[in-house]
Amino acid sequence: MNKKIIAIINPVSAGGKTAEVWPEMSKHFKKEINNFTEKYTKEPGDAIRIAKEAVELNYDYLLAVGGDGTVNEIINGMLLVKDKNVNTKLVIYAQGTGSDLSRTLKLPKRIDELINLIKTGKSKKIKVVEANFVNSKLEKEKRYFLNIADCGMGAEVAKKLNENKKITSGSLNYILRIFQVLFNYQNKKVKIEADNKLIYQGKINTAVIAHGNYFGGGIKVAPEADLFGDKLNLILLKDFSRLGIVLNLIKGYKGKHLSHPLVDSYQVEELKIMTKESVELELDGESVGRCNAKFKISEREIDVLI
Ligand SMILES: Nc1ncnc2c1ncn2[C@@H]1O[C@H](COP(=O)(O)OP(=O)(O)OP(=O)(O)O)[C@@H](O)[C@H]1O
Repeated sequence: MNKKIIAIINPVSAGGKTAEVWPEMSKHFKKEINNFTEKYTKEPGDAIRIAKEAVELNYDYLLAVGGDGTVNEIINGMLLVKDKNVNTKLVIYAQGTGSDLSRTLKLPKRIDELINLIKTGKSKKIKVVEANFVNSKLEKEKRYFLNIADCGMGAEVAKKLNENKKITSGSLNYILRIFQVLFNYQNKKVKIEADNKLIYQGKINTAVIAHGNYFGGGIKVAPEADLFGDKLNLILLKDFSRLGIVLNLIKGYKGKHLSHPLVDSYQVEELKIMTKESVELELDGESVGRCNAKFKISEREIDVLI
């Protein structure tokens, strides 16, 4: 194959397992693809810089080797290139703790299948979601995401996961952290406007802003969200008690929670979450700052191999 491909590897993803397994995996790619370059990230934010450079150098494919956070940094780097039509296509090789975006996209887990996908070059464009919020340095920030953002308890869980070493490489990490956060968590008072109308005022456990379907390492929180569509699916987990969250968690993994009276689902074009309380915000599993925040589907797109 004569396409130019660069892999960006996050060695600390999946609790560090990626650093161990990638050297062996990389041999398969190098055997099948002549023009194959690889770059390891050295610190958070590195994938943003490497991805921007890869687009500027006209790589045909950018292979993300890591979890949702790595993919998030990569798309943000790709979109730093102002040209609306980025020619570099994104390939995702899920090696994360949760890897919820790949779960929505049903991407191949086997290397031979992924290499075949690269050879076919079959891709689909996904509009990214633009989030405007206040970051942890209390500065205004704009950042894109592909999969899901949330304000509230879900974001506190993401923060705990980001701050602490992963206990295992899989979804069990999320379950353990959910119980840890739930123990002390107080629901938050918010006001939510969607498409310029006030749609909710009151307490929430979590407000989920979904483009993809899964978060939290396999919770099908937004079964009706469409990653290829033009709408955001807002899922409000309202004033749930702690016990209520625990009892409905299994339903959540199956995507069967929408009929619960404390769950609302809205299809919207843009929305604004306002609060006087300190409410955590996460995008694609990355703890990035606080709500108040605004969200909308952007005109910018990422071409993803699928
Ligand atoms: N070399 C590095 N050293 C330390 N941190 C890094 C490095 N490269 C990237 N990071 C950070 O690692 C974090 C976790 O990455 P990522 O989300 O891809 O893995 P994960 O948490 O295991 O997967 P998931 O988000 O799917 O659960 C990100 O916040 C990213 O900024």
